[in-house]
Amino acid sequence: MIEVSMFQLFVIFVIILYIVRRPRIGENEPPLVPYTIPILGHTYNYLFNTKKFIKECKEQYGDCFSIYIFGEVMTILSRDTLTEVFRNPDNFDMISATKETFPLDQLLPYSDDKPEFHARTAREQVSGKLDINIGIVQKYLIKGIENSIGDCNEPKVVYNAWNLINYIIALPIANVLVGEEAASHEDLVKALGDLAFDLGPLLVIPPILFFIHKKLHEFVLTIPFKFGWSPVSRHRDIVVNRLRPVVEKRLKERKELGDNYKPYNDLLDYYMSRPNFDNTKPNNLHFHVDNLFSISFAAINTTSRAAVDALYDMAGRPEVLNELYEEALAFDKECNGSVTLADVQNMVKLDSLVKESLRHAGNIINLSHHMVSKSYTFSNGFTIPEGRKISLYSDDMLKAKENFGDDAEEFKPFRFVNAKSPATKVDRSYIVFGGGRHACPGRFFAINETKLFLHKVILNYKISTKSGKIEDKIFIGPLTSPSQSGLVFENRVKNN
Ligand code: HEM
Repeated sequence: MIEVSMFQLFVIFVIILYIVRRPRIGENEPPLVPYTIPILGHTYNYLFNTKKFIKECKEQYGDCFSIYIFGEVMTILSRDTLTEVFRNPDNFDMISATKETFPLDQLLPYSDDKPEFHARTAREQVSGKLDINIGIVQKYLIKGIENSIGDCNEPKVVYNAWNLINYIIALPIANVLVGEEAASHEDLVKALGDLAFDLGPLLVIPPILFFIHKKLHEFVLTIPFKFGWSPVSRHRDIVVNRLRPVVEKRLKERKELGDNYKPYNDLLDYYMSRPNFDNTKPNNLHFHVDNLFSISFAAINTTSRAAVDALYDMAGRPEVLNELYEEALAFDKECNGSVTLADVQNMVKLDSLVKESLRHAGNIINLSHHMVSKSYTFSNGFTIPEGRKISLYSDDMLKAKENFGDDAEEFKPFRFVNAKSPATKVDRSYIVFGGGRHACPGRFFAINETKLFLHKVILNYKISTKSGKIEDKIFIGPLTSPSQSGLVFENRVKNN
């Protein structure tokens, strides 16, 4: 009898894998960058040497090329080909590409509302109501700063600043989403704020099981869900429990007041006015809470990231902070401590700093999409087949000399002061909020909350890095995370 050792089995498995997963490139496709190690392809360089590797690929193969990672071909797009993705939303789908590594529908199983619903909600109910809600945002930013940073008579050093800032940013957002009564509960604010931190790691787990089969990654990731555990369940329980009494109270008010009921300006009240709101149905509140989670996931972590990056960018540059302090003081004097939305929008130096900071977020490649038509031919003549995953070489686009000048690579905090190009403005090259039909609908809220947060912090504290240097971000594969080096807060009033 022939005996087969484990090693022989492994070799047979690898050979089959090699044959099955071999990249097949059709005619007229963007060039596939050559690689030496079969099966692994460019995976190592993609994960551990992204910046240099992708830059060299672009120099050699142009704006549009393919690499072979995790057992599949991925086409990397920059400049004109990147712009085409935003201009042709019917051909490129981000949701399906995201779901491969991040099973959002299984994490939020109660809601079957479509992404368009959340986009409209963010645009109309969150960004669209910012002028009404700016007072709430201001009130809770001040409260969050007092509670979380507080008195820094003695310099206070914060190491994981993103966590701290995330709670401050989450507080006003929670108030805007569910109203002041429900958001008075700290556990609810934490549940909404921490959601993305708890789910975020799923997004950055390298999908090594893709080497065997695409579906295997999702299958393994979601095994715990099948046994009733998911990273969302704990958060959902907290939010449902806190919202239930508020919902019942509002339903009672609606019944008693009839046409005289004065709607609250929060998202919860909007959900309650939808025809599919029915508190008598089991799990109906769970349905709306999962919708709330979709918005919180998109809103909180992203905004706090913008805020903490900008803080580090200022902290490493004392001369910039001084200039921003002068601007902040002038606005503060004029409005006696209570700024309006127009004031926030008119803080041009702060706006420029935030925009420059977002431009330097440092993510090399992101916003993967699937090409979902039969085939797609770019204006440069290259064609990609149905199902091809594409990713955007964002860092290259955001540092394009044609759009930002010869010094595009430099961090120039006041680059946009006279450019009539606010941080919310999406254009061909400034793609931090995506572009086209799906451009981020929450960006007006995000930028204004970030600016208002920074305005209050700049007025209250001198901020510096513990090292006295400009701190670098941390690379996680092609993506970045804020620095975790010490950030020092010192009371301003006393030290000036
Ligand atoms: C600085 C903070 C933020 C950044 C950097 C950011 C970035 C982005 C990006 C890159 C996209 C994809 C756009 C595309 O596909 O072209 C997006 C989509 C989206 N964002 Fe934001 N976002 C931020 C804040 C917010 C906030 C505060 C909200 C909610 C109030 C929000 C809600 C959404 C929604 C609902 C979408 C999906 C839009 C669609 O598919 O049509 N975002 N965001």
